[in-house]
Amino acid sequence: MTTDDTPAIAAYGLRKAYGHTTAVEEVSFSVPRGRVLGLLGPNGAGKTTSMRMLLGLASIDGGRAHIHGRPYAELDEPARTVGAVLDAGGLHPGRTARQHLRIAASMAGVDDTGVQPLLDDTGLTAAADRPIRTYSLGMRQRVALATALLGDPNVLVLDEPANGLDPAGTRWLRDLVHAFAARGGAVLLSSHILAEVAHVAHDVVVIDHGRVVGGGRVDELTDEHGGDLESFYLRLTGENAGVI
Ligand SMILES: Nc1ncnc2c1ncn2[C@@H]1O[C@H](COP(=O)(O)OP(=O)(O)OP(=O)(O)O)[C@@H](O)[C@H]1O
Repeated sequence: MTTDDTPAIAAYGLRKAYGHTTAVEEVSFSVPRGRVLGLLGPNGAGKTTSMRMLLGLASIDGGRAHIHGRPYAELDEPARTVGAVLDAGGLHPGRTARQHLRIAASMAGVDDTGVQPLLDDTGLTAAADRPIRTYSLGMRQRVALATALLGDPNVLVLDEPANGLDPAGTRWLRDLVHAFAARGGAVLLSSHILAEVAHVAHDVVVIDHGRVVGGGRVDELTDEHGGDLESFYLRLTGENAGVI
């Protein structure tokens, strides 16, 4: 049953192994409506795997992953509930952004009248009828973000959404995420750019070697750690720096 207290996004003791590699072990976090949670951690820490489990894209070996109190697969209207950016490299290179968004709208069962406004909002209108193979990384990232927003979701799961964005794009993304949360949406985003996370997220969870090693409210953590998240983050993960 969903109550007002049910988190929009929740992981309860998530566990995932690939062969002998434990990717995620006992990972728990939650994101209430109206909040932005930053998922931090070194390369290979388990951030993407946790997000993939939330979105039903990776099987779960232990624990539970819920959106509004239910596994993703049990949502009534997943495309209208959750928008995700996982891999901007997964776009078809021969399609234009407009074609990509129209096809994504059709697959999600949503009206494609939203495509042009999204192209405008993401600054892609001038390039909308060029093949995606001619796009820069930041432009592909904008297409991925536009796709995530197509169904007017109330939950966003964004893996490295600022990757490749220029300063104007980063500002635009920050404003978008803030406005989304201010309307009651919940956002889970991963990033390696700690200063950006400090600007955009209300709370953070730090994962290392598949386990949660710390977290808290960004305003409290930055106050406690001399004004930025870096010393907090490095204290938790610094000794283990390097790819797992
Ligand atoms: N499909 C897969 N098959 C085998 N191992 C995998 C697979 N996906 C992830 N892993 C392993 O699981 C661990 C966690 O990877 P994951 O991609 O979740 O990390 P991450 O925190 O997102 O890293 P990054 O910051 O580099 O994107 C790593 O050891 C990785 O090699």
